[in-house]
Amino acid sequence: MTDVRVKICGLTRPGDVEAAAAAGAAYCGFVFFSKSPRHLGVYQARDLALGAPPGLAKVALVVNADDATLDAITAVVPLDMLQLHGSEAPARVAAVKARYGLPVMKAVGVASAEDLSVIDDYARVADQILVDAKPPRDAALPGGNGLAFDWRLIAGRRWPVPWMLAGGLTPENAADAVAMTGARQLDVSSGVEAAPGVKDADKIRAFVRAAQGARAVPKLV
Ligand SMILES: O=C(O)c1ccccc1N[C@@H]1O[C@H](COP(=O)(O)O)[C@@H](O)[C@H]1O
Repeated sequence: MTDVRVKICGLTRPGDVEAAAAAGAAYCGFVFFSKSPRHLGVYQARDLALGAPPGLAKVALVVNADDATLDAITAVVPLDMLQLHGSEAPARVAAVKARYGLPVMKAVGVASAEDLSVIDDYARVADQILVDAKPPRDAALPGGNGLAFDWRLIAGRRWPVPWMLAGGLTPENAADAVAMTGARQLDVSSGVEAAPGVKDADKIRAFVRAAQGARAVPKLV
């Protein structure tokens, strides 16, 4: 067993929160993005968040949200972290962190080695980095598309703040993802669903088990 921490994102029902907690997830994610099949209103999210046991960190995922939107979410939903999953610049990440006093995780989309260069800038202002697959040009969603990137791009890479790996993760590939990248945290959404927006408790359990049973292989240089 390893201490890989798992985030189950895009929960929509009380049973999803229970399943994530029972499986041993460290974080649960609530999506506030109207184009997503996982989108929640603030009162729905509040009810789910109130059902989360201590030890399961509650993360709000937003995409280029303005202050009014974030004010509305943070006023109603008890949260432990904000996940910025749009094209927020480093200055905006810093402003959100200062305004809300919550840890901020910035998502960075990766398709090629050049995409990794911005991570250092974000690592100066964000508490965590989420290294996700870059969405296809015509995608409706900037994440949650079930697509992976080439994990060899980040094999053995380290950054000065904690980071999570995301994008196309499943119970079947979670152990390989940890072994190839050395990630200590994984974030999954569509890979543990029965249908878009409908989480599957068996897949959640299998995912956490696979992630925590994985063995990171140190990169040989
Ligand atoms: O899940 C969504 O609907 C979503 C919407 C908008 C931005 C990000 C979204 N999800 C995040 O995308 C990654 C990868 O998801 P997947 O496992 O490939 O489906 C993950 O960080 C989700 O939090």
